[in-house]
Amino acid sequence: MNPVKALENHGQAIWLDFLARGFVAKGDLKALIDTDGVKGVTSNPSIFEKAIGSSDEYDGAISRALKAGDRPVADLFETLAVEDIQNAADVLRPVYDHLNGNDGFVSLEVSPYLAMDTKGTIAEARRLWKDVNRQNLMVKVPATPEGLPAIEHLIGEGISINITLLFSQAVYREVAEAYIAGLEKYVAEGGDPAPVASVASFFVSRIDTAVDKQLDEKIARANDPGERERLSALKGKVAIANAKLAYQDYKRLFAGPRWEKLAARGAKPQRLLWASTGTKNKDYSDVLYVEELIGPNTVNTVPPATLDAFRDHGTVRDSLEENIEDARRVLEELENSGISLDAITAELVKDGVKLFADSADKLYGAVAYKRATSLDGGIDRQQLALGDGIRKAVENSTEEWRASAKIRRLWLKDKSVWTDDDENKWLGWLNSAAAANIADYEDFARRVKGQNFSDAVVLGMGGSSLGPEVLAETFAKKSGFPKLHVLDSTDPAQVQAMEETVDLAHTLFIVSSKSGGTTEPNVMKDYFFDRVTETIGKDKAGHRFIAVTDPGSSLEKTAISQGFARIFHGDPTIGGRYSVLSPFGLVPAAVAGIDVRGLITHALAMVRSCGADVPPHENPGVQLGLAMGLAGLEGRDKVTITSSQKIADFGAWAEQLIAESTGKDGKGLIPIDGEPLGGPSLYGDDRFFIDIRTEGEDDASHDDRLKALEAAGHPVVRIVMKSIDHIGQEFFRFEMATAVAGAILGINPFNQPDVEAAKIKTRELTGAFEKTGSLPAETPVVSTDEADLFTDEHNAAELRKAGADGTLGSWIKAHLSRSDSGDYVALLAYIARNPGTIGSLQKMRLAVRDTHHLATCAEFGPRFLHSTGQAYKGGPDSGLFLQITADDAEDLPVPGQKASFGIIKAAQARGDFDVLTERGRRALRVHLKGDLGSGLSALDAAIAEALS
Ligand SMILES: O=C(CO)[C@@H](O)[C@H](O)[C@H](O)[C@H](O)COP(=O)(O)O
Ligand SMILES: O=C[C@H](O)COP(=O)(O)O
Repeated sequence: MNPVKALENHGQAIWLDFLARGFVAKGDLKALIDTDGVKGVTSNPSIFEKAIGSSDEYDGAISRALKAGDRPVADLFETLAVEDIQNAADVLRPVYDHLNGNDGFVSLEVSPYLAMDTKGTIAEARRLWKDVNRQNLMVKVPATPEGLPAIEHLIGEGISINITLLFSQAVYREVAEAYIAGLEKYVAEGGDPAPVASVASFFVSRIDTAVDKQLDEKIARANDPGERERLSALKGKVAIANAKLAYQDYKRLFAGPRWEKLAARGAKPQRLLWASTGTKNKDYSDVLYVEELIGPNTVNTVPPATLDAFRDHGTVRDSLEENIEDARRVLEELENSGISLDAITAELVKDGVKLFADSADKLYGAVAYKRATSLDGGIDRQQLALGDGIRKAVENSTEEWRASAKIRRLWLKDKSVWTDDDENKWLGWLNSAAAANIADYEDFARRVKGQNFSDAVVLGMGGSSLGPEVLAETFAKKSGFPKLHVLDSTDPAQVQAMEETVDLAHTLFIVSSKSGGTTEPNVMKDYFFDRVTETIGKDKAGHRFIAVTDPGSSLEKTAISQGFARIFHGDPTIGGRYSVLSPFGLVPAAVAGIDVRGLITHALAMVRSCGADVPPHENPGVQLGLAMGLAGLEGRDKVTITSSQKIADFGAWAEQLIAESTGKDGKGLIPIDGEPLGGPSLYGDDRFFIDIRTEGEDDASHDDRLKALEAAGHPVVRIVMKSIDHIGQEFFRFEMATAVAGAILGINPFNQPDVEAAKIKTRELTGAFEKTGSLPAETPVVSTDEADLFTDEHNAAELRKAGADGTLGSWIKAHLSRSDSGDYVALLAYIARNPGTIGSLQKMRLAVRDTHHLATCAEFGPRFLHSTGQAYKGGPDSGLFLQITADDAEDLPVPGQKASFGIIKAAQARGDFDVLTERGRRALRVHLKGDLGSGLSALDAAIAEALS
């Protein structure tokens, strides 16, 4: 007789420790049931990893599943696994029926990531039980300390459970107790225990592998031949002895009055199942762990090779209860030889969890890859060309992040991923796209459309304005909707220019401030509220304003008292710079008629790609973040972003995110936006390039430059968006990458200590103005025809030492001469931002870059204070700052307060400058005299002279 089939005559059920889609579909499982009497199937993460991860057998199913809608990687895997388990369960159903529900089971394991999480295990086991929806399913739960209460709980709900990763007799007794206690509870609550089944999967071969290793070490050290012989005799014996003794416990535990009471109600004993029964040591028989463990009411789950071997040459005898005293002696001798089986089994549980988690990582990585490929362009492409050094560092960190489950911990809001500060309180952005109330935005958009607004203006700063600005610059005006503008300045000319651009009587103002307490949005609101009141009357003015703010803010109170048309609440667990996929970006999008549903749908595709279930090597946000962070640690801390024409403004948003998040504690990344690419000789080795464009925006000369930079050893990341509609993907990719880079840099990416410092200084200055009617006097270090120059004593002394005398050019020259390789030069201009002034600053910065080969920034105040300003003050001390201020041609009053826009802007510039110099930064302020145009030309000429 077929020895496998013969096992049933000895009361042992043979199960197959293997599963794959084709294997069931082609009838192979059915054949084994018929020929070998196979009565069950077990699966585990390693088995699924081999089936799904290492073959293309599932590719068609993955594509089909995704056609019904994109979904997270874990869901995608689960869909496949549940189908496989259902198919196997259906093939085994006749066995189950024939044996009256006593056998014919298929097992599906809960995620190994939950092995230390009782609640998570219970929830997932319940879900799997419901989703598979087959009576002959067993859900597998590990015998970890956290798994044990889950087992009792689940059995108590009538769910059949296979307890896995069981190595020790003591833990086995706890498992049996959990089963019995669970059944008692189930019965007490009126449940019928008859259909509830359970097996305790006692692992065998792994014990020998671990014990033999320790025995071999002792044998190698033993001098006495007798001792060596005694130790050698234990090799390959311990696992079987351990299992045999567990079986003796089984007989005792499932007998006696307590058990009989349950049995009388129809309860089935929890059978011992021998798992890990494939032989690992080639010196042992390949059927060792089958032949030696045959006994009634047991199960042995074997891999296909062991099944084939046993069918070929297995012999069957009642071995399980042979020589029980020998088994005890083997374990005693092991203990006497100084090897602790308890310690080994405790380690094996931990290792087992880790091995399954490793398999799950591989499996999820493979599914993530297949998902991305199947979505075919649905996910924007990202290619990292990092050069050997950074590539290796990224590979090492990728493995470190995987092994320490950092991406899952990040999603679980574990602040120890960063600095253990308060990072856990600032992670609302992870879920903001999923939480968006799309129907409400759509409804609001319809209302806006109905009102025939010509314009809509966002009044906000930094995080509250730069996301909307990207949307305003990237998307064309939608017919029937207002044109979206953003005002983020206290410069009187810029405020005035906005007023002239829009039709006040038909403009909707979106006042955006998370805190509600930021000076700029408040004064901009005061100004425009006054102007709208003058234009359409006091009663109607409020109808032209909406607020986006966090609940309970002072802005909310003002909005209520001034009768704003609508208040949208932000999420207080999202910092401004991470808020674009929350109401701070989505309200302006809806107002402008941008398809919010589409924006969110695309963003969610990237959220899924960066999910907790996507291991670091396949996770685009993690990969980009590791690359940015590790390059930064190696001195390539100037993240140089080139954005193509269609998404030209993206860099301004990314800049605020990267700079404000990472630039602190003397560390950080300095984003460089708006520098057109030059040849390799123009750059130092402090650069990290990110090129982002939409598909089809090809620019051969730009591409050649990128290639040349890559060839010259600069790290280059290329991101190609399918279209501008994918902008949400990039918002999320960069948010995740920045959070990850922050972890690598060892900072809290969610605070902004140095932005606060400048705000305090500014408040002191405007406070003084309110009291005295003027800002505190200041004395220039030098006054020329074109400009007054200011700096602190230390900087002035250094500059004089470097040759600064009575001319503007000499001071600029001295200032630039203080730079070193790896430094950056930032022009910080508190002037109106418009194409003309942008052009002037660009010319100056490029002259500096092309001569000194330094990274350059061209920023406008006060907007950069809420963006890169944090890194300039708190980041690495590699910045050389040239602050530019000017006389305002015309000032504008702010209703209800003494300080005008011009005064506030001046106070902001001085507050900013004071903090820079207090921090010992190299800073020089040039206050241009006369009209702005000639002032800028004079400065340009002075810079040119200084560089010549
Ligand atoms: O736990 C069960 C069955 O309940 C099995 O699927 C179990 O996971 C496997 O037998 C083992 O993982 C296989 O272990 P090994 O042969 O790799 O040591
Ligand atoms: O980036 C955020 C800015 O500092 C503005 O803050 P806020 O939204 O609280 O006004």
